[in-house]
Amino acid sequence: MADALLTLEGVHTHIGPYHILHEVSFAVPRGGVTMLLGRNGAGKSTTLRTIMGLWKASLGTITFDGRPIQGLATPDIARAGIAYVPENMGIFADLTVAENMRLAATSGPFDEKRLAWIKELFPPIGTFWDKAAGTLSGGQKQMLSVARAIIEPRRLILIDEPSKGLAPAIIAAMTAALKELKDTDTTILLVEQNFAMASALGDTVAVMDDGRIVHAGAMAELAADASLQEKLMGLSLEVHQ
Ligand SMILES: Nc1ncnc2c1ncn2[C@@H]1O[C@H](COP(=O)(O)OP(=O)(O)OP(=O)(O)O)[C@@H](O)[C@H]1O
Repeated sequence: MADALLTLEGVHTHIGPYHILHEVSFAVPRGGVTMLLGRNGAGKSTTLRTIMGLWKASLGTITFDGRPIQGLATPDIARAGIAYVPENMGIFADLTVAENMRLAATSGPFDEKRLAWIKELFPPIGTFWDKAAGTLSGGQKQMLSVARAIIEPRRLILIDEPSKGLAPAIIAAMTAALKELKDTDTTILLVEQNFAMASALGDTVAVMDDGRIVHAGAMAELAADASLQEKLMGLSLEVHQ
């Protein structure tokens, strides 16, 4: 696809003896938000981990900005411009918010203007700057994990279920922040079960089931088609609101 920033073609992933991803192919268009949907255990997290090189693709090609990355080590994939917010958020509970942010800024001191923008995007980052990250609420930790991923400009951000376990008001705040991030030219690949968030943010969507891509297209089309949702995911996405 000409305007794709990331493309997976025929990707297979094995975890030990288990064959988890089967011929996964989809494209993430430049500058938009691509949703990766599917039931629990469908293979969404494994797909993100395979893109980051945390699991090695046993077959297939992953192309980022025209360059194959499937054989690279994770730090090299990160350096190429991909950030990853894992489901467990990957923050250091014993360190302060400031220290967590400092560790994420790998190329040197903070860009103060960018940090000010992030504090506007996620106010708890500024409010709890000197507090241990472990004392934050679930929503604040999730904000910190996304803030760490964007402290330096990245071309692509992979985010695994940022709404998981959060109250509706916090989900709305997270959705608004990701929308603003999207407006800054950052391409996002987002694993999400919350339909309000998926339909508010998604431009394109890929749906997985049993380690395979079972649907790819426009998010608005899937959002408007309850019977397609039912067919693809076994239940209407609306129940996840
Ligand atoms: N470390 C592992 N060892 C063995 N099997 C694994 C491992 N990690 C994931 N799997 C299996 O791979 C399949 C896909 O899991 P994955 O976590 O990618 O799904 P998911 O779509 O992200 O679901 P969820 O939303 O529940 O995290 C599942 O059957 C899971 O049991």
